[in-house]
Amino acid sequence: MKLTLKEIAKVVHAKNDWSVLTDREIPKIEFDSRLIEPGDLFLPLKGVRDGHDFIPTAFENGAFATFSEKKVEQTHLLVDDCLKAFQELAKYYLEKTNVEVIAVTGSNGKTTTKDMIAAVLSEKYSTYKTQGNHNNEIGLPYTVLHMPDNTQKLVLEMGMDHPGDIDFLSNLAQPDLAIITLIGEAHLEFMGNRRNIAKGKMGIQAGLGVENELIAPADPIINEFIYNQQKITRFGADEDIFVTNLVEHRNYLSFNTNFLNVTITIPVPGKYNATNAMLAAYVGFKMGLSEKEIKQGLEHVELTRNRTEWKKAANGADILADVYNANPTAMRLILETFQAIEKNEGGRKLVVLADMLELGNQSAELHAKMIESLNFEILDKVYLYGPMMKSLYQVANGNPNVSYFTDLENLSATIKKDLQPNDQILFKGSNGMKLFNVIEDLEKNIS
Ligand SMILES: N#Cc1c(NC(=O)c2cc(S(=O)(=O)N3CCOCC3)c(Cl)cc2Cl)sc2c1CCN(Cc1ccc(O)cc1)C2
Repeated sequence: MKLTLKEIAKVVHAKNDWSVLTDREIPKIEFDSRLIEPGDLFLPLKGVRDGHDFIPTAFENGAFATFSEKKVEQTHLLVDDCLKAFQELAKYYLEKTNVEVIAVTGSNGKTTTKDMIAAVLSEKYSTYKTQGNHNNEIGLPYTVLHMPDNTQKLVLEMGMDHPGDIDFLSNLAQPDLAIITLIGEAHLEFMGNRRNIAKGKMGIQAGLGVENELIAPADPIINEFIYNQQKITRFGADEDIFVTNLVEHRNYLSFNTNFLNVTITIPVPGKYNATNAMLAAYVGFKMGLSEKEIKQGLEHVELTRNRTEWKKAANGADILADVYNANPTAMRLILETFQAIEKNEGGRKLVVLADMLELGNQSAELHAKMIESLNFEILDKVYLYGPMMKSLYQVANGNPNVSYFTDLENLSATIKKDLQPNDQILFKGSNGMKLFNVIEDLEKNIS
């Protein structure tokens, strides 16, 4: 990141006297104190705990300064709202670096499409993209402020939990090109219905200049929400841009499009991926890449592993596996999301929580604190796994729907026995707890 502490203080209107601050460049900004390295700036956010509690830890890890909403003894930038300051700084940084921004949203496929667009543009430009699930009001500014110096193209994924989320992210990012992949295929969560999802996604017009372009599905559900005079390119059969000659092979696809003269091959199966790849090819085409560069970019795409997505158990039950960010806040957020989704007809809601690793001397307290995020009016069963989750089990006060496991085999066998076809089950915990082994087992065979 090419910003000095004094410049940052000025941009965020720090309330303390920043004229004494140095012109020293800040390597990066982190909100997880465990990621702080010497010279960094710490950003205390209100997660399950108030990030201000971790300012000492950040300085033990080498932080040079910290944002803060209250006076502290350490070198700090005093602001009213740390998150707002962070977002304001990201918006400033985008303007300062003048990087070209491509924004991608959609109910599913947005992560794959983001990965494919980045793969194509990387053939010609220095390109950076959203990492993991950093697609919300914290993750997007984090992505902006973590892009390498001299990045030319920035591919930003925009996630939506609530109405207005996308408008906010679009106003922050001011995209030069925007893509909406699909509308309302996933669970409706906090949005209510497909029309609201369409309206929410169309919020991507908020920061899109009228001289820029929106690429959107032919689905008429979005038509009533077009309010910007920008150019709109619709995709789908016989629309402005579309796939032709799609051939599905066991683990790759080949297809043509109506705007290129080459056959594209992508190293992934699934018809929907042809559409995602076609969108990426079109972005490359609009940004002046040759057909050869587009073809090569898509042939070498690296897809983000294990996206937070819905899977199916062999018996038909719905599995939500969230393998990202095993920290207390992420666990709370995914529990809120999971509990907000309606149960399947005649089905139950089950949750599997495994240890969050590397939480140091606060670990037992932070695991126990998850009790505040469990709504036993909604959840039918809670399975806890790992030595730290014992702290949560102990505060569950013998609730008959809460069980505790110390070994993976026993956990897996119990879930296989309990899980019913109409159930929904959430898995959340650090990768090191190997819950993906249980998930793979459920996907393969339930008996
Ligand atoms: N609450 C809390 C904590 C963290 N929360 C987060 O990193 C965090 C993650 C998320 S997130 O949901 O993971 N995420 C961020 C990126 O975009 C996608 C969504 C969010 Cl939205 C907000 C926060 Cl504040 S990280 C962290 C804690 C509390 C403990 N910390 C380590 C620690 C342990 C012991 C100590 O003595 C000192 C520090 C690490």
